[in-house]
Amino acid sequence: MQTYLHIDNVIKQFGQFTALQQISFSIKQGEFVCFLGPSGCGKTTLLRSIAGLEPVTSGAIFQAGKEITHLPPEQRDFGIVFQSYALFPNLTVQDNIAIGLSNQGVAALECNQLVDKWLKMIGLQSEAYKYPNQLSGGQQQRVALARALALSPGLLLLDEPLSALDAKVRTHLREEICQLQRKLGITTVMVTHDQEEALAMADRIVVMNDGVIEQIGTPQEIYEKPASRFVADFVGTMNFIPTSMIDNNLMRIGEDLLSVPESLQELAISGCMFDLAVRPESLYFCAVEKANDLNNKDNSIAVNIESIEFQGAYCQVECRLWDDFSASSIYVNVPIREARKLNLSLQESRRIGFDNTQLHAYPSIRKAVKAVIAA
Ligand SMILES: Nc1ncnc2c1ncn2[C@@H]1O[C@H](COP(=O)(O)OP(=O)(O)OP(=O)(O)O)[C@@H](O)[C@H]1O
Repeated sequence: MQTYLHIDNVIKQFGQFTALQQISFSIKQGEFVCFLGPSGCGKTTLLRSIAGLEPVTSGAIFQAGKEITHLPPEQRDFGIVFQSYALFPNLTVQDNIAIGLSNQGVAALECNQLVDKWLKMIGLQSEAYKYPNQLSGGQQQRVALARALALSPGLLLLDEPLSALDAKVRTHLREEICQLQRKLGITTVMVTHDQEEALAMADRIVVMNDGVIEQIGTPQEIYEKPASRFVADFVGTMNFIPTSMIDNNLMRIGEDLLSVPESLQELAISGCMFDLAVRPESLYFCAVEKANDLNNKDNSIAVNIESIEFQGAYCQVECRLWDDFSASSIYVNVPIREARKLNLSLQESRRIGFDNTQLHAYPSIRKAVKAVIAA
């Protein structure tokens, strides 16, 4: 598919502070892309730069093959929705949707037809004569969405549109936005700090940290192949287990020796210390009779169970390395049916094994922390 939006080496400085450092990427026609990152990482600044609401310090932005870097917002082709809805409080729902159209000189009859079409699209026909303060948060955000889309822009910009809504409305509206986006085929960029939202909604996610892009990929790529420790930690839950290489074939976790899985062979330098990163759903409890197997045929590690949290479809079991109580917790997600069979109990010693295909390794940060403390 064709590139619709291209960001080329964009830098944004506020005085001495660099909010965006040489940002480059492209978005394809019809794609739904999320900018995801912690507070202050620069995602809103990037969205505002695309809208022309924030002039960039250097670099260029192209939309539909045309350079728009220095165009004022009113000459750019986008619709925008903010977290705060930003509806006109003194206008009814239908007038809020109509105002952009009449300002653009759309004739009254066509304007009414378009307003009707959008009211239907967002399911608020019976609310047409209400004022914003007579609507729920979710309804107001749907009006804001209709207003942004009524002018048929080429690009839809969504700045944390779901953040102000409660959990249930949020999940519902996120499905509605996705359906609408697919139906219209409109290229969409959404800013969010909510990783679950980004994973559920986006075709591709741009993960940002401190003004730089850490990774761009599909939700599955970001989740399964995090390009950096930051991404691994920020998206989903990840266990980081201190590990050291003994030789080409053996690695040590706590007091347990394990064979080195194929995916970590390139790290097999003796003495090398790293953190083995593994998601809670890629760990499992070994059968109880193997708990004292000194040969460790299961390639597993001994842990102590610290807490068991019921989560509905699964149990989240918090463990600690059996012989290293200073190590951080290791979380294991156990599907509920399996949990019933395992009969786990608190303070019990068990062994946990890994799904070897879902392992990652990142440089250990423990050493650095120790060095800082020592200094
Ligand atoms: N007008 C401004 N003047 C000075 N610094 C600014 C300005 N706008 C943003 N910044 C700084 O730029 C950095 C990025 O801000 P930005 O709002 O883009 O972050 P964000 O990732 O969207 O965070 P949040 O989720 O909290 O909105 C922050 O450190 C912020 O303090």
